[in-house]
Amino acid sequence: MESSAAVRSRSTTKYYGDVVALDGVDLDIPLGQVHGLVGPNGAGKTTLLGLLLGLSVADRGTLEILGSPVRRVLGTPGGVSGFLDGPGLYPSLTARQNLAALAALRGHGAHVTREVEDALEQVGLSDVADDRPRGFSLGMRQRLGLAAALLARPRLLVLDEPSNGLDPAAKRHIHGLLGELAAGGAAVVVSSHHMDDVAALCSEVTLLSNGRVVFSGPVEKLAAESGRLDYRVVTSDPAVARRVVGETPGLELVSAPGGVRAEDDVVVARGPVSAVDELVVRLVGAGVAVRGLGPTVTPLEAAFLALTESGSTLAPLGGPR
Ligand SMILES: Nc1ncnc2c1ncn2[C@@H]1O[C@H](COP(=O)(O)OP(=O)(O)OP(=O)(O)O)[C@@H](O)[C@H]1O
Repeated sequence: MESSAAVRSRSTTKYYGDVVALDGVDLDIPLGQVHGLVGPNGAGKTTLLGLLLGLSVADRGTLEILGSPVRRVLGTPGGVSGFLDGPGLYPSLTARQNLAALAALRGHGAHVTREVEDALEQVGLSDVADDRPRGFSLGMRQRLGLAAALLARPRLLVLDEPSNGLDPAAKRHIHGLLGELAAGGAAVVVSSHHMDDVAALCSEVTLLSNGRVVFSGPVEKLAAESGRLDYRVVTSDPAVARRVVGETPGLELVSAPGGVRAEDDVVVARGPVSAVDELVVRLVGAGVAVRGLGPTVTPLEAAFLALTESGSTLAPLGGPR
């Protein structure tokens, strides 16, 4: 029977010398979804993607990809494609020649021309197919790399920061393409530092911190972990607003908010949304007009900060804490 799991990882552990890059990672990624991998710098995202692509091997644990156990040898497992740190391209060949060379290497048969043209069209590069990638922008190189990965018709597509360098229209196009792949039954695993991209693209997300999984599940469930958010409140009378925030049960006045530019007319209040509702009622009752109100970061970003503690402490470079 064919497995419906794209990735099944149990206690996967990876060391680089003394550094524990992955520390007992348990992870299940089913086919048919775009799965986001997020976490602070050095959390282990690239290391995990490298294991999925067969670019390195785990030191401990078991890893199954597309239903088959990964052996402790290097090499991309069958049915998997993707790239880390930007795609490997031949700078002196045109975009079309790059793809044709790859297709030939992979032993594509008589339909190679059609497949190359389809891949170029899918990523929106047909118009520049005869240009060389050395003149391409970062976003164009990313798209050509994606075309190369698509040529392999992957059942598991692994991409490191695929939205890097893409303008908003290209990003939308590529997100749509990845969504279609997942709808067609493939699994797409993407790493990202951009929570808005994750929210737009992924149905499920895994949050890594210090080489460990601190959350894995639906994106909405992660957003719900945000708890108390900071709200930026713009009013007609900030002095009174500060006092009212202090008097509202469940709310706390944030005097030095992170990520919010200091503005005289802005007050930042921390608490649950029910307390913020009460604040608005009290402000209006006190004759203070509320001109603007909203969280300082999205619920997804807030959950990320809360679960990784990145909001207060930067992980030291070079190794997990
Ligand atoms: N080749 C390597 N040699 C030694 N240490 C490494 C190597 N690759 C990664 N590490 C270490 O392993 C840990 C995890 O790194 P990794 O690159 O997987 O994190 P990441 O989540 O992808 O980070 P970033 O968001 O900055 O790309 C870090 O402490 C890093 O310094």
